[in-house]
Amino acid sequence: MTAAIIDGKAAAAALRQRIGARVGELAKQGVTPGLAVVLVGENPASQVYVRSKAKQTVEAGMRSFEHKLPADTSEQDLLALVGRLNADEAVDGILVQLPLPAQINAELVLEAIDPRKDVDGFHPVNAGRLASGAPSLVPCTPLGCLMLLRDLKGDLAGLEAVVIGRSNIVGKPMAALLTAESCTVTIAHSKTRDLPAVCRRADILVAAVGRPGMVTGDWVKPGAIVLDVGINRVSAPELGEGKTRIVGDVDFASCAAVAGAITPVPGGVGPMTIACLLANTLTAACMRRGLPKPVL
Ligand SMILES: NC(=O)C1=CN([C@@H]2O[C@H](COP(=O)(O)OP(=O)(O)OC[C@H]3O[C@@H](n4cnc5c(N)ncnc54)[C@H](OP(=O)(O)O)[C@@H]3O)[C@@H](O)[C@H]2O)C=CC1
Ligand SMILES: Nc1nc(=O)c2c([nH]1)NC[C@@H]1CN(c3ccc(C(=O)N[C@@H](CCC(=O)O)C(=O)O)cc3)C=[N+]21
Repeated sequence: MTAAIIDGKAAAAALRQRIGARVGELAKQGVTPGLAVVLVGENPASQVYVRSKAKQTVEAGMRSFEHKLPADTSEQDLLALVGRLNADEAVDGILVQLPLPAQINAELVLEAIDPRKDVDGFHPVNAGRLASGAPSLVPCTPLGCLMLLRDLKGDLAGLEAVVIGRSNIVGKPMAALLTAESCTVTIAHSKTRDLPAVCRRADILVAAVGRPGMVTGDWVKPGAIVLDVGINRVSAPELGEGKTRIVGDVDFASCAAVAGAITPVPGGVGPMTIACLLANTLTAACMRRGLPKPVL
């Protein structure tokens, strides 16, 4: 079998189009959603993401507020900024780019964000709501994965899902969403015994590990859907001296020969993450004003 390649870039563009249309309707009611992105330090990869978030926010008709702070910013100063953004009526969504420098306790900062403006869905209130099945702001990467799965498959009830990775930002919320879709969910991690055998049970296999090319074709059940969340920068001497490229956690060639459908890296889950950030900003803007949650 040769897998269908899931075009995350196209799906994200289509989602942004729908968001833009809804933002246009809100504008007639005098509402313009606003997203504040906070970047501490000069991590070059983070700078690229923050720039593309800001650009796409504006293209969707929303307001973008960028806050760039020096790498030696104190925890207290960052908490003060979050406090001001919480109080700012023009700001509907707040994203503090991770990772944060060592002198700052990230947990404390994420908990300081007003849960109604928590467009990353990382606040414990939103994590708790997701776990209990209550309406919440859902982390962007798992939300993007779920949208791709629904596009592909419609009803997911009864399917076997295996999520490799148990982080609070990807693995755990992904498993919670798949559970809510009535999948039978297994969460695998670094202590899992015989990971290849666990993965071979999966109709839906999500890799969120951070290890380039770890999942190989012999781990994949024929016809399965493989979602590759991994973003790993590796050296690429074939592109020239000192060049790098990004690869996923999935060995694309061997897995595509077995899977039914597979996301590439780049162009798979990554673009959906950013589009879902815009979707969450729109959702937050509506919910905060007592307007119905947009159906995107
Ligand atoms: N596409 C996108 O939009 C996004 C991509 N990412 C990417 O996704 C990947 C995962 O991110 P994140 O969840 O933050 O990473 P974390 O490092 O927080 O979590 C990694 C998880 O993988 C598990 N793991 C590590 N090694 C193995 C192994 N050998 N076998 C099985 N499991 C293993 C860890 O297990 P344990 O808990 O036991 O340590 C952990 O649960 C990264 O490549 C990251 O860059 C992240 C966010 C967004
Ligand atoms: N508070 C916070 N929220 C996040 O959501 C968050 C974060 N911090 N820190 C870093 C990770 C990583 N992340 C990505 C988003 C988009 C792509 C993406 O669009 N990737 C493109 C291209 C990437 C490239 O070419 O470099 C692709 O996969 O096609 C990747 C990774 C969000 N994260």
